[in-house]
Amino acid sequence: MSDLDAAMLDMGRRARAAADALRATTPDARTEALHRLAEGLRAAEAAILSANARDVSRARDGGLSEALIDRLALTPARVEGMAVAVETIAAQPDPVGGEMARWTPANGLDIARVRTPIGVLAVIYESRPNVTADAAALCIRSGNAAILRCGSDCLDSSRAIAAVVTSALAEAGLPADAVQLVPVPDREAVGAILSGLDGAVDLIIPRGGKSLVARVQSEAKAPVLGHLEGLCHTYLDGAADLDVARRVVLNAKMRRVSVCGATETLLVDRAAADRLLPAVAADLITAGCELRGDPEARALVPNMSEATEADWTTEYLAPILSVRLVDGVDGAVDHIRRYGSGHTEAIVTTDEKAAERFANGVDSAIVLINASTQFADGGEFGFGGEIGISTSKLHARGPVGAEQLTTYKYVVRGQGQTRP
Ligand SMILES: NC(=O)C1=CN([C@@H]2O[C@H](COP(=O)(O)OP(=O)(O)OC[C@H]3O[C@@H](n4cnc5c(N)ncnc54)[C@H](OP(=O)(O)O)[C@@H]3O)[C@@H](O)[C@H]2O)C=CC1
Ligand SMILES: N[C@@H](CCC(=O)OP(=O)(O)O)C(=O)O
Repeated sequence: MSDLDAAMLDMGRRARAAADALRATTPDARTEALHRLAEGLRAAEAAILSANARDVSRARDGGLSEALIDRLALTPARVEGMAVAVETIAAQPDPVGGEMARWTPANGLDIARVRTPIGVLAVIYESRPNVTADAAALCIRSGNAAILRCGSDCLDSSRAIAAVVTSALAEAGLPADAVQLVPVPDREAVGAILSGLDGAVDLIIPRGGKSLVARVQSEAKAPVLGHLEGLCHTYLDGAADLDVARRVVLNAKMRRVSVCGATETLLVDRAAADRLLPAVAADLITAGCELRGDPEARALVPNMSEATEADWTTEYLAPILSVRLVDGVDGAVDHIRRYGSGHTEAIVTTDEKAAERFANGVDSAIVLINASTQFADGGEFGFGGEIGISTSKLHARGPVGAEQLTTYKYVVRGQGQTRP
């Protein structure tokens, strides 16, 4: 066994012990840890920014694209944003022990379904340092122990943030091993996590693109809650309001092109394409977006290049948008079923029936009506932060906050009943 495998197994054992210890902690202690974490992030701003500067400089030297540098880079405002997210999570109701339902069947037993932590969560995520703080905070709020494996480009920043997490846990009297960061960039550690660390990992949460997906699918030995690529669509229905369509599409594509909730394909109802597409396309082109369309779309917008089959399956994470004309809601739903990744889709329409048909027909984690796909975000949903956007069908879908990181058990109270 390699030294790294042995270290990972030890991390798993310590995480399991911490998860057991966390079950005995109070909501107040967890809230206290979150407040200490928020204060600690502010106090450690200089150390976090200087670690981040090292990460950014290494990433630039290694040729990382500017969109990915934007994800990686921290500023004083972004550190403050992390602290505020942790405070928002601290202010949320603690989900652990919450009663989801309670009833008494004919046998007279008092049955309660009660929220419990899942146990040990292993989160593998991209080089975005705020995820280290968000994931740590959500795991603390939900009483789970966490093993965090950040993207290799943000290791220095994440180490600085994880040091603050460890201190906050200790100051609040919680086990310091409740949140552990894998301290090395080797991908061998990802393999170890996927092996389940000798049964220590209850749930693997992979957050990333195709290469990670492929590895998780072939190697994972513990349950997986996938937070995978966002091939998101916006559909302009024949009954769309033009002003709303222009605002929503521009934001869905261009607000931040590198996030998983960015729209990658625009679908337009053939019946109204000549009314809608030229102005929507002009806004995008002015904002610096490259358009790739099918022949009918290109006939309406001269400076649009030709889309190939590969464009319908590509998550650009860049200022590029594929455009296709479809036959109404049914055509849009067919396209999304065939090419979507189950993340987020939007319809723009003034026709409530069309909106309802779209919402029922599309089976993605999030369906928006007359709003931008970029709202796919735990903070925007009021969760304070997010582990990510679950693209799995079980056990949680869409933005995953503290409540979604719990499972449940039944607590059954009797008065000496025996079963006949
Ligand atoms: N649904 C959601 O919530 C989210 C989805 N995403 C998706 O993530 C993708 C973009 O992120 P990107 O930075 O490219 O993510 P990557 O998939 O490249 O990286 C994510 C993490 O997976 C690791 N990883 C990737 N491939 C492998 C492999 N073969 N073996 C072991 N570890 C691996 C990376 O490690 P290393 O650093 O060593 O490469 C990193 O820790 C997009 O598809 C986006 O939609 C992003 C954020 C949230
Ligand atoms: N949902 C959040 C983050 C999305 C996300 O994680 O994107 P990214 O890590 O940049 O691919 C947001 O929209 O800011």
